[in-house]
Amino acid sequence: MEATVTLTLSSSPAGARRSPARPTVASLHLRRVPTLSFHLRGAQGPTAFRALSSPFPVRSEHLQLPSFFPPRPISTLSLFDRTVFLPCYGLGRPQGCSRRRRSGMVVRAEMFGQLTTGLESAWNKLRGVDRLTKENIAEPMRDIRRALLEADVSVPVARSFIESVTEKAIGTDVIRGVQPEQQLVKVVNDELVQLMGGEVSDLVFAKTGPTVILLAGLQGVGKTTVCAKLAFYLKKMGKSCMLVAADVYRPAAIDQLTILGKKVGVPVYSEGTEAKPSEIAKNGLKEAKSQKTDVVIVDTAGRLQVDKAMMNELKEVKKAVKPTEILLVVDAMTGQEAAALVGAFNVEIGITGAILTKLDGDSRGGAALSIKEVSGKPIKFIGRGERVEDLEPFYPDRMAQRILGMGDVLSFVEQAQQVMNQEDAEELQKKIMSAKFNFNDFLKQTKAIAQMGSFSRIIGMIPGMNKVTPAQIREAEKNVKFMESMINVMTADERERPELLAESRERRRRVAKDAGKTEQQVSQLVSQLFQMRTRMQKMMAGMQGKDTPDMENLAESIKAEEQAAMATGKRRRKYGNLRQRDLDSMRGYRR
Ligand SMILES: Nc1nc2c(ncn2[C@@H]2O[C@H](COP(=O)(O)OP(=O)(O)OP(=O)(O)O)[C@@H](O)[C@H]2O)c(=O)[nH]1
Repeated sequence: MEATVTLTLSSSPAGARRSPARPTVASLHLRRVPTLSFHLRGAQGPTAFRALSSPFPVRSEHLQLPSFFPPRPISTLSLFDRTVFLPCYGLGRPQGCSRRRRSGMVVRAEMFGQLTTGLESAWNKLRGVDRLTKENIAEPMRDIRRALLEADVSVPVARSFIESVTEKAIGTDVIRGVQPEQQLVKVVNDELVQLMGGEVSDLVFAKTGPTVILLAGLQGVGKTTVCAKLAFYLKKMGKSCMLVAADVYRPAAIDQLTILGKKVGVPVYSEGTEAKPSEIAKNGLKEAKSQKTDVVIVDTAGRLQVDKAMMNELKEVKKAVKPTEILLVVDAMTGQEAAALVGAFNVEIGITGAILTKLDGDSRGGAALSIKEVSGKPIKFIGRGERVEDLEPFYPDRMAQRILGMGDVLSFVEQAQQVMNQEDAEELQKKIMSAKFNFNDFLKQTKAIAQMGSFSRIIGMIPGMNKVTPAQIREAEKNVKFMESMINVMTADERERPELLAESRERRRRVAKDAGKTEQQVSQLVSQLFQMRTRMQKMMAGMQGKDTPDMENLAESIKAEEQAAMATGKRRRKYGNLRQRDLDSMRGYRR
């Protein structure tokens, strides 16, 4: 289903009253997401969303982003029909982050991290000015230029970007209630989107017969892996695929492709290493036609550098199979060289686009920013990991949001939808509403999150979470593993009904012994589950409109509950570390 929905992020009514200058946050486009509205609850405190208060136009009211975020690090993304609770337990408080930031010690966990930091210093220099002028944006512009060059964007691209931003920023009328720095964020955002190609560039399919995708690229950039990733992606779209092994110089490449083909469940056509690549490709296409395959993906040999033999061979393959798409696979870590390479291949053989791999290992982002501008060819996909699932269409607008530290909510939503099936989501929703969320549900959630990729990758998609340090991410991962180790030794009954553990010290002692943990740690886990129940139930009620979610009140009530829950010594002795309110909620459940 293809639907384009405009979302508006806005602060809660209470937040808007307190800070009328920034009620509107951003508008984003939602594609291929069948759900029309969703709510986002993030962690990390109000300051984390500062970057979001840029002057994007208000279009509709599908998304309400409260200006307050729970002081406790629960991150909840809830679509009306799907809910994902991010197990970010143990992530640090925002104060910790800002302290580090002031001392310049923040380590970014995500791609474009370096550029995001550089841009932030540019906005900071505009604090206190009442309008953008040629004089007062000169220094921020120098910062932006430096940030682009450090991100490995080529000098001419950086220069024309700065010229264009300067011209537009000075020419922008002052908008009431919008800070000049926010105005500049908006101009930079628009220019970044343009720089990266503006619109998303979809794959083109042949009108009749199989679509042929020819993959080219230097050695080791990830072509063979991309073959499998693309096949996996296309299969999810309902297309049948065949892989053709036309890399005859590296014998292991054929085996690698065969193994990957098996993994994603698509046939691999090969003729060993003796035949000519153009012949193999031609015969592969014939075979695909006879099997009525929708898409044929041809893997070709890579060389250490661009040479005549390589280009000639590609030209022959091109002539033999007349591809619908010729995609050059380039390694993001090679920065502006990748952009130059796309240009060179385009001149030589005429390509239709690029696939940028290994973005997960690149914190600079120069290649993503330069390819379109340097070569005139769009990036069609990005690879962000070694797994077959780690290929995504390239959305210039989402990338720009990420560069500006706004996260990528839409990619997060799409990926969450892929790992959560509808029935599970509905079941979970029911359980949350009736306060029956149990340890099995917790495990299901952590499994779904793990399927979406690494913690650092997921967290990078959530607005405001880009300031989470790798150490905090590692800590969160460790916490989840720690919790899982205790859940794994529980009996099926205990997982299903955590009340059994709350009621019985014996059971908690047994779990502690079997998991090699202390009784206090097991008690804490049980206590955390009851706290989660209460919060999730409140949030879900709010999201479903049963009770308008005033996040500030929720935070207050959580705080009050926590204070009230300081168990008396007597209760503590009786129930280990279980808190009063957990016991209360447990009783409520039994009633
Ligand atoms: N981290 C990361 N690694 C990747 C990505 N794509 C590919 N790789 C890894 O890069 C290495 C090389 O990938 P291949 O697919 O063998 O590269 P190739 O271009 O086919 O190599 P040749 O056939 O020698 O030209 C493998 O270890 C892949 O797992 C990515 O997006 N991220």
